Amino acid sequence: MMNYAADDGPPAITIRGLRVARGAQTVLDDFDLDVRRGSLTGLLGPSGSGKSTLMRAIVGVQRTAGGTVEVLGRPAGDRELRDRVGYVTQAPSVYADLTARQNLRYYARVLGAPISDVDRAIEQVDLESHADHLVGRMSGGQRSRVSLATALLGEPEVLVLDEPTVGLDPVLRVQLWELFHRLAADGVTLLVSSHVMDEAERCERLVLLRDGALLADDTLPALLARTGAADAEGAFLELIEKADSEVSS
Ligand SMILES: Nc1ncnc2c1ncn2[C@@H]1O[C@H](COP(=O)(O)OP(=O)(O)OP(=O)(O)O)[C@@H](O)[C@H]1O
Repeated sequence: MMNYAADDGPPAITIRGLRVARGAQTVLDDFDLDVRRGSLTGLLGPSGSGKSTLMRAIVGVQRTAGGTVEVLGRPAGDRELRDRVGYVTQAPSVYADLTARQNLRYYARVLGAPISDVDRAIEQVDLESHADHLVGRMSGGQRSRVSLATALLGEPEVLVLDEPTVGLDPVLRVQLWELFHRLAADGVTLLVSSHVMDEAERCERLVLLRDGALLADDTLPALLARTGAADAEGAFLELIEKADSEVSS
C-alpha cells in the first residue's frame, strides 16, 4: 500500500504498528504510515474514522497502546521537536481577549521565534486588516486563521493541520491551499485533514482512513486509475465498497 520512493530520503513521519484506544474503543490498530519530507498529504475519512487521533499521535499528545511514531527521526512529542512541528487543532487555540497580533507575539515568545515572524505569519494567512482586532470579536474563519498563523511561527519543518479550512469561504480556502503548496515547495511537510473531498484534489498524496484502518495511501491519479472513478469522492466510495465486500465474502 505504501508508495514511498526509496530515493526520497528518510520520511518526515514514520508510523509502525500504532495502536490507540480511546475509552473502550480501539481507534487505530496496527497502523503503518510513511509521510515523505516536503510532501502535502491529505488525510481524509468520515467523521470518527480516526483522523484527529492519528494527528494527535503524530504530535505526541495522544496516549498510545503500542507501536512507534517517529517525526524527523525523533519519537513523537520529543522535546527536540517542540519548535520543529506545528500543530493546529480543530478548536482554535488562541486567546479571545487578545488581538491577533498580541496572540502571535505571545506565541513567538513562548516558541523563541523571532518577532519578525509575527508580521510574516499574519501576511501568510491574509489577516493584515484584522491583525489588531480582538480574537473574541472575530468570525470563526478569522479565528482559525489566527490559530494557523501561530503554527507558522518559527518556520516549522512539519505542519499537522486538523481541518484548517473549515468555515472558510471558497476564496480563502483556495488561498490557504496555495499557501500549503508554497510551504511544501519550500520543503515543509504538511499533513492536512479534511472532510471535503474536493480539497483532496489539491493534495499530492491522499491517505484515506475508515474506522481507523488505512483504506488507501496514494496519489489522486493512481486512486482514480485503480478504482475507475471520476473524482476523489467516487474513488473513496469505491474503495469502501470493495473493503466491505472483502469483509463479507
Ligand atoms: N476524548 C475521547 N474519548 C473517547 N473516545 C474518543 C475521544 N475523542 C474521540 N474519540 C473516539 O475516537 C474515534 C476517532 O475520533 P477522531 O476524532 O480521531 O475522528 P475524526 O476522523 O477526526 O473525526 P471528525 O472528522 O469528526 O473530527 C471516534 O469513534 C470517537 O468517538
